[in-house]
Amino acid sequence: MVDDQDTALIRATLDEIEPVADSATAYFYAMLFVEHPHLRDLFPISMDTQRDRIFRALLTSARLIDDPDVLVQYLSGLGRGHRKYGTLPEHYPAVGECLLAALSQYATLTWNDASEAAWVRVYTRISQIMIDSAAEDEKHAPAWWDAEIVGHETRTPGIAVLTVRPDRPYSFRAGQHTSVETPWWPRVWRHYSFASAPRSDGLLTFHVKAIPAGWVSNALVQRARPGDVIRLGPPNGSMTVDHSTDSGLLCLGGGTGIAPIKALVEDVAERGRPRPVEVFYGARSEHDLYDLDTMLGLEAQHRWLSVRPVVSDARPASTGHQGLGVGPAAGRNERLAGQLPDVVMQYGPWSRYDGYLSGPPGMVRVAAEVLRGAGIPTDRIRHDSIEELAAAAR
Ligand SMILES: NC(=O)C1=CN([C@@H]2O[C@H](COP(=O)(O)OP(=O)(O)OC[C@H]3O[C@@H](n4cnc5c(N)ncnc54)[C@H](O)[C@@H]3O)[C@@H](O)[C@H]2O)C=CC1
Repeated sequence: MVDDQDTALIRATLDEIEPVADSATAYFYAMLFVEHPHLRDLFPISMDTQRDRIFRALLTSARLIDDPDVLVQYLSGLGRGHRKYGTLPEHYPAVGECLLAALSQYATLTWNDASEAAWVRVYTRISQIMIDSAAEDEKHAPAWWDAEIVGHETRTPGIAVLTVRPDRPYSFRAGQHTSVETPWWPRVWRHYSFASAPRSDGLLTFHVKAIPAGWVSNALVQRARPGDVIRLGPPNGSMTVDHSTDSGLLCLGGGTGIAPIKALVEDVAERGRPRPVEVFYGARSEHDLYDLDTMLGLEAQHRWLSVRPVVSDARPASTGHQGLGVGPAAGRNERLAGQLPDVVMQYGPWSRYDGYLSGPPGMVRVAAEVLRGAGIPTDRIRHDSIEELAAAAR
C-alpha cells in the first residue's frame, strides 16, 4: 500500500519524533483544540491517558507498513473502533493537518517537501481505510453496546469477575477483546479480553484487576454493581484459534491474562475436535491464582487439556519436573516456581505447537522471543499488540 521510498521517509520522521513524542503530541492536541474546538467533545475531560494514543497508532502503522494485509486489518479495526467516539469522515482532514504541523515542528532534521508529500499520501490512505471500514461496519453493527452488569464477583481484594448482558446481540470470537467505558469516566475507554467463548445466553464475562491510578479498572472492581450499565465497543483482536489445523495449543496466561486463555479452551472444547492444549497459568503468588479452580475444573472435563500453575514469587520446587516433556506427569497441578516463560522452556518440545500469549506486556514480549527460540515460527505465535498491552497496564 506504500512504496519503499515513502516507507523510508515515514520511518525517518518517526525515528526523529520518538524521543520527543510527548512534546509533539501535546503540540498536536493543543493545535487541534484551538483550530477545531468542536472536536474537543470527542475526547475525555482529562487527556492524560489519551495523549499517547495517536502516536502509538502511528508507530504501530509504521511497524506494519511492510505487511499490507496486517496493516489493513489493524486500520480497519481502528476505524470500526472510532465509531464509538463519534468520529466522522470530516474529522480526518482536521486531524491530518494538525498532525503534519506537529511533525514538521518536531522533526526538523528530516522534514522536507518529500517527507511532507509522503505523509500526505500515507495519511490519506490510512484515513480512507479507517473511513471505509467504519462505513461498512455501520451497515450491520451499532457504534457501541450498552451492557447491564448482572454479576460482580470479587475474587481477591483487587480482582473482580464481571458478567454483563449487552442490549443487542454481540458477536465475537474467543480470544478477542473489546473496549469498555464506565458511567463514571465518560469517554475513557479501556480494553478487556472476553473471559468466555460466546455463550448461548448472550452474556459476556471479563476479569478486571484494579491497577494503581487505573480509573476504569478501579471503577469496575470497587464501584460497579449489578444493575449498573457500562458501554462496550466492537470486538477486536486476532488471538483466535486457527481451526484449520490440528496443531497443539501452547497457552501462557499471566495474571488476568488467563481470561482469554480460558475462552480459547472453551472454544476448542466446543469445536469437539480434541487437540492438545497445554496451559501454563502464571501469577506472582498462590493467592493471585484467582481462577485456578475454574481452569482445573476444565482440565478434569477434557483429557486433551493440561493446566500447570506457575508461581513466580516462590522458592524453586524441589521436585524434578525439568525436561519431562508435555505428556502426563506425576504431581500435575502442583505449583511450579519461576517466571512463566522460563518454566515453559523446561517442558516441550514446542515446535509443533501454536503459541497463544496473554498477560503483562513484559511477559508477552519475553515469551514471544522464547517461543521463537523453541522453534515456533512468528506467524504461529498469537498475542495482542504489545503497545496496546503496555498502554493498558498504565
Ligand atoms: N489479551 C491479553 O494479553 C491480556 C492481558 N492482560 C494484561 O495482563 C496483565 C495482568 O497483570 P497482573 O495480573 O498484575 O500480572 P502480574 O504482573 O502479576 O504477572 C503475571 C505473571 O506474568 C509473569 N511476568 C510478569 N512480568 C514478566 C516479565 N517481564 N517477564 C516474564 N514474566 C513476567 C509473572 O511472573 C507472573 O507469572 C495486565 O497488564 C493486563 O493488562 C490481561 C488480560 C488479557
